[in-house]
Amino acid sequence: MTTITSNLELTRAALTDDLSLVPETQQALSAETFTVDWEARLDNEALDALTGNGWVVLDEVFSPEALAALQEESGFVDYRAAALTAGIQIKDIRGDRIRWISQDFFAGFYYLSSINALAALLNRYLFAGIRHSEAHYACYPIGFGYQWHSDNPAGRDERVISAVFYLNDDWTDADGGALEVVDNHGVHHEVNPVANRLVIFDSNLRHQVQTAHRQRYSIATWMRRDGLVPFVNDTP
Ligand SMILES: O=C(O)CCC(=O)C(=O)O
Ligand SMILES: [Fe+2]
Repeated sequence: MTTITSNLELTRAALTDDLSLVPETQQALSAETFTVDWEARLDNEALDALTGNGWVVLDEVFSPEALAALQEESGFVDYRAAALTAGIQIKDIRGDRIRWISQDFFAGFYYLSSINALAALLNRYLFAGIRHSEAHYACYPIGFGYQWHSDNPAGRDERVISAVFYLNDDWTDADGGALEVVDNHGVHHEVNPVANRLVIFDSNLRHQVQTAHRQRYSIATWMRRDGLVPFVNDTP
């Protein structure tokens, strides 16, 4: 069992240079913890789904340690503990929260590095032209979703590929909050936001998040063709 530390403690730790304040579970993290054999995961079938249908779902993406660290950092674990111990209304604990991932994050930053390795592969395989990735932790409170949209506002095309990583243990249909995607052929799909699942899709596809009946945690990620800093290293 991975030791769970409080999210607040972790956030404070992320802002300090004093390693003694950084929880040991986070100190032990390294980029290696987040290594994914993207080449194996993006086999021909997955690539065909992405290019043909416009989207693909990958399950059991990261190691259990990496997943736990991301859950910890997102506050998912915190929320569970708070709901169990204090019996406080969940919506009173957190509102709609978004936190952009920067170098100040431990797990999130390694996650983004791994996503950049995926982006480099998409550049090689699909000439995707990705130069930069961005991601934020997101938390949908009970009763909230996200209406139909594409990730590129009208007239824009900087976002090439969207990828949403989910952090929710034990999510069931009754919890709502499915991601609904309309694929390249006009077919609707519903995907539950279950832990360790990564949904990768063309940023121009229309999608929505159905109303969540349970607090819903994710990392919304975009691979972009612009970027002041070419973040993606294209050399294999
Ligand atoms: O969390 C999801 O399933 C999708 C989120 C989304 O569409 C977005 O943030 O643009
Ligand atoms: Fe979206």
